[in-house]
Amino acid sequence: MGTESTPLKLPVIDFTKPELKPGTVEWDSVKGQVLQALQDYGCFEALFEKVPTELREAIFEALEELFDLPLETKLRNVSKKPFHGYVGQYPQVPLFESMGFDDADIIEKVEAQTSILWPQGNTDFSKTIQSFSKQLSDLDQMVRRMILESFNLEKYMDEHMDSANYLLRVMKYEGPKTTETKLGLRSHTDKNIVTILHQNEVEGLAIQSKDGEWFDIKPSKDSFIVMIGDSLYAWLNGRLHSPYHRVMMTGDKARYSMGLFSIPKGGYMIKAPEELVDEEHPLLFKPFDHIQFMGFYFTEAGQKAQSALKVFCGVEN
Ligand SMILES: O=C(O)CCC(=O)C(=O)O
Ligand SMILES: [Fe+2]
Repeated sequence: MGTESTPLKLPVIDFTKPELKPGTVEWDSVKGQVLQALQDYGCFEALFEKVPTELREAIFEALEELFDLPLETKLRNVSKKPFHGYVGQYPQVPLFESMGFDDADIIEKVEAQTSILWPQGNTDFSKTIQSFSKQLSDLDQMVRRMILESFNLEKYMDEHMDSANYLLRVMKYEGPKTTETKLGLRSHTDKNIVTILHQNEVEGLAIQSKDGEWFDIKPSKDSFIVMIGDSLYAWLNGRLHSPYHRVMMTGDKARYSMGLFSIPKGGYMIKAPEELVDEEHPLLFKPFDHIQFMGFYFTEAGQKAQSALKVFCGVEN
């Protein structure tokens, strides 16, 4: 795997206008930019002020507090779902640690998980995780609404919006303290619907373009990276791109990042709408349940596959 990559300026899309509501001229203009960026790159940089500066500062403090806990404490946060509880100490990616919060927009759920880490409770921590997730979920919903409108899929809007839960996964990548670049997180596509990433000032995220070139992403301190995952790629019968991405680390400083992941609920069948299947666009994937797909992804065959989605439910065309 090569480590060279070049800077690419992802499209920057402005979601800060107060009049950004469905049906307005502003909405349609942003919608057009969103569609173009997701077709070209599968991701873009979003300016979104609904998460205020104080909350952004608070979340990075919360992350430091969390990852500074003793390892035994962090290990108490186990989850039945792979990659949802504490992940770390992996020999293949020794710099990486992460912790997931299921239903991160719901305070009771966050509090229940927080109390595993801090048995006496930690109200500030829970509130920070929950309000950050809740505010950012508005951006996820705007983007998904714009995508459905762009493909004239309004009749599926309620079903689609109700089909997802939110996971907030927070991450720390230790600085490798060497001159060479070290792998922080290996190349993958996200398996969920939409991912929204935010990070501190330490860079490291790289995205692969459709023609296979790796690009370093240098988001501004206030922006968010919005990215398509495989579930949405499959549901849209391949209309939008879900990009490979990875994290490469250099230097001494730790990189803190977080992702808000909209994830299809278990039992919900992801099936491309008939409007998106025709002679020119034959069905790419058989209907599937996300939990079952994740079950496959974490098997040896799933981890080895170049595209776990294709192996799991791809249609031979
Ligand atoms: O840390 C990042 O910026 C990327 C993390 C990521 O790709 C993931 O959690 O799926
Ligand atoms: Fe990812």
